[in-house]
Amino acid sequence: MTKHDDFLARIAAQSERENGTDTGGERDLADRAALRRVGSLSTQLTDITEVEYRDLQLERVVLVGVWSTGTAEDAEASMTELARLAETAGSVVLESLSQRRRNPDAGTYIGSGKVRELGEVVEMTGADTVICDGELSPGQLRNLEEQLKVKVVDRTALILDIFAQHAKSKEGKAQVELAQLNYFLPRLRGWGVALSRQRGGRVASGAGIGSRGPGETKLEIDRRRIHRRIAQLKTELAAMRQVRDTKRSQRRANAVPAVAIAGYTNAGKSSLLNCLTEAGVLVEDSLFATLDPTTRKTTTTDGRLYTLTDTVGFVRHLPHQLVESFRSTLEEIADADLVVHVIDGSDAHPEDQVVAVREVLKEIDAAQVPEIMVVNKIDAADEITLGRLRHLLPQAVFVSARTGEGIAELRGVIAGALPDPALRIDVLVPFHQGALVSRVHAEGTVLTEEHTAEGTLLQAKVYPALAGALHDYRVLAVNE
Ligand SMILES: Nc1nc2c(ncn2[C@@H]2O[C@H](COP(=O)(O)OP(=O)(O)OP(=O)(O)O)[C@@H](O)[C@H]2O)c(=O)[nH]1
Ligand SMILES: [Mg+2]
Repeated sequence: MTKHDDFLARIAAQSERENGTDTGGERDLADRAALRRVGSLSTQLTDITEVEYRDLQLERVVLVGVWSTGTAEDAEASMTELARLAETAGSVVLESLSQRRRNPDAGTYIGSGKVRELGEVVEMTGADTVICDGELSPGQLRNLEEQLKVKVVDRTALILDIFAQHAKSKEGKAQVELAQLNYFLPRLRGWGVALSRQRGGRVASGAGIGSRGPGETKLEIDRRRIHRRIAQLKTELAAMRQVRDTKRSQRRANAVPAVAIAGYTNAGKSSLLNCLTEAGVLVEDSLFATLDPTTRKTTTTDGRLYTLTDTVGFVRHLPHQLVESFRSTLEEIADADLVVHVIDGSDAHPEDQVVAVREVLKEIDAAQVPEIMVVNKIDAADEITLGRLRHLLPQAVFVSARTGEGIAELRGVIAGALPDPALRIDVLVPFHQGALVSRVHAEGTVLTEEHTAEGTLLQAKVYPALAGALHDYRVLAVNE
């Protein structure tokens, strides 16, 4: 069973199980799969029967891009990243082509002459898939496929596929599925064509939207099924979001400052979290290794508690469907007191990554959160790039999560940038309230401690919640 079939089967099974309505489910799927495989009939039948869930079993791929702005080097960097993404998704890149054009062709993305050339490359290399560097319209994808006779996917579908492969938690999986469905919905093959053809006759004869029944095409059934699944996923995500919100507001109530680690994918965000907190989070030389945020408590060198959250990485043109569905996860960043923006110093163009990350931060309303720039991987970076970055980002901290260089300095910079809501208290805690003394030690900073006949005399800095609990035991400080 291909991933495509599997994906459809999952949706069908789910909607039937949960809604108790059979829309032709299994039989439908089998029919569709059968039709898909009758190669000689496919041109005739595709536009009304084939659902365009992309089967992204990408094996042997040819990449193609349109280079419309920027330098040749930028264009090359973009194609290199596309290759990296393709490999992360599990494919072998056979060839990479790009065309210089003012704008992508409205019909075929690259120019029609280039399509022929690309066709030759596909044939020569024996590729089974072409990946385009952009988000293509359903029409562009279909035209290219018809002319090239191989599967054509765009960058957005590729990134969605990587996310689908990497999603682990229930929330992550639901978020990715929602993004995929929103991407696929307008790309149900032949959607426009099939409907207008079918509706044409009926509208002309006085019927219209809402009056279709028995003549309904499979495509519409698929579409309804997807809509239902989207609604269901949204409900599930809303419930999970509540849990996340509650956790976050608990942290807020305890006035523990929150720091979010954000940055380009593979910049070393998880490595930094591990380095700063011994979190043991998965670190991988792979794009989008982290999808689920991990939060760990840690303390500054002067003993103040704060949380550090590792988040999903960003990429140039992060598909908006993903930004939308990952919104609750990304709110961890927008809601933080401080963003640690990690930059991969060993990348050829870290500046471009910074621009891409800032764009996403803006999109998720996190642009106003105070930010510390951290250039990571200085052990592997070349001096020229580092020099450029030092000049460009004079405030940045330069570190290596691998060697530990600069980490102590980073801790200091984080500590300095954290809000300090702690209150100075002077209390005399009776012995029977020993638990409160323990809490001051655990949650606050003890300045002086003295055991007297009446209890423990403490001078300390604590967060407001604990200060409230100690309210009854306040004493006037000698020097006040
Ligand atoms: N040389 C070097 N490699 C590093 C350093 N920090 C991280 N890496 C490597 O960079 C790769 C990515 O690290 P991660 O910590 O997984 O990066 P990430 O930003 O969490 O990546 P995603 O979760 O995929 O977005 C891994 O192979 C790490 O070993 C560093 O300071 N120096
Ligand atoms: Mg990570």
